[in-house]
Amino acid sequence: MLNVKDLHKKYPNGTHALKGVSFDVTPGEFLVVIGLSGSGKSTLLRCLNRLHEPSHGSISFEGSDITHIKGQPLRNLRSNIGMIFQHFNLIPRKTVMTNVLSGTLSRTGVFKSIFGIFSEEDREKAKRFIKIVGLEGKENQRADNLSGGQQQRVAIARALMQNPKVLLADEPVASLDPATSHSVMQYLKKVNEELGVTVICNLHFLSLVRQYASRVIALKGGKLIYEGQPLDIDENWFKTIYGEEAVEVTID
Ligand SMILES: Nc1ncnc2c1ncn2[C@@H]1O[C@H](COP(=O)(O)OP(=O)(O)OP(=O)(O)O)[C@@H](O)[C@H]1O
Repeated sequence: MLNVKDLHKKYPNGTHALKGVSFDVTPGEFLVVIGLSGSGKSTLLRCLNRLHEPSHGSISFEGSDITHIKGQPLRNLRSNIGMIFQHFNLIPRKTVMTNVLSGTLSRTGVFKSIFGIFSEEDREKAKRFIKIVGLEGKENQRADNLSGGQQQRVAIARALMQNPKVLLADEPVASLDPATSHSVMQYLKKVNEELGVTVICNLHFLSLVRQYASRVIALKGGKLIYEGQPLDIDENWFKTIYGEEAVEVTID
């Protein structure tokens, strides 16, 4: 579904954030990307939906080269590959419903969305996704009145409005407490299993990785150093990925 070959990303300031990363993603996977802070995880995700343009190498999505696409092909790609972020990026003073409906923006157009002109079909669809993320009954609550975990679930529902085939989750639980982190991960897993959306997610805690990932890749200094099953990350691999001094912290 996604084929990444010899991917490099050099930022204008000279930072070489990705140094020849290659891997494939198959439909239906729950792929987790791990690695120390600064290893290139966010850069990698942002190259996949072309928020960043790679400096070298190639990315193909469903057989088409997307490495340098622009204009309409890029807009099509962005609706196929949705994204959620660590800080949710909701419109705080708007309701859950309006936030979720704003996920249709690229199809609806800015004018219609400013005036709240959404079709009945979009509203039904938004209700369905709000229900899938467990927020039924909260449609008319303001986003900034919700807990962090609930806000991230609104962000998931908003991303689903574009019917994405892939959902990128850039450290989706990094701002949340342990119990809430599990809840958000469970909803991501539900979206993966019940809707068949392929998930690619950056995570810091290995205990979450073991519980939710179907496959893991690890980055170190911009290079891919591990690709395999979460349960195969033993003590030795842990130290290789995170360094000799690292101690595993579990999240219950
Ligand atoms: N916009 C940018 N301009 C210049 N350098 C950047 C930019 N974004 C990231 N970097 C640098 O690229 C490297 C990789 O950063 P990236 O954010 O991809 O890592 P990460 O593994 O996601 O880290 P974290 O877990 O802290 O989010 C780091 O050295 C970072 O400082």
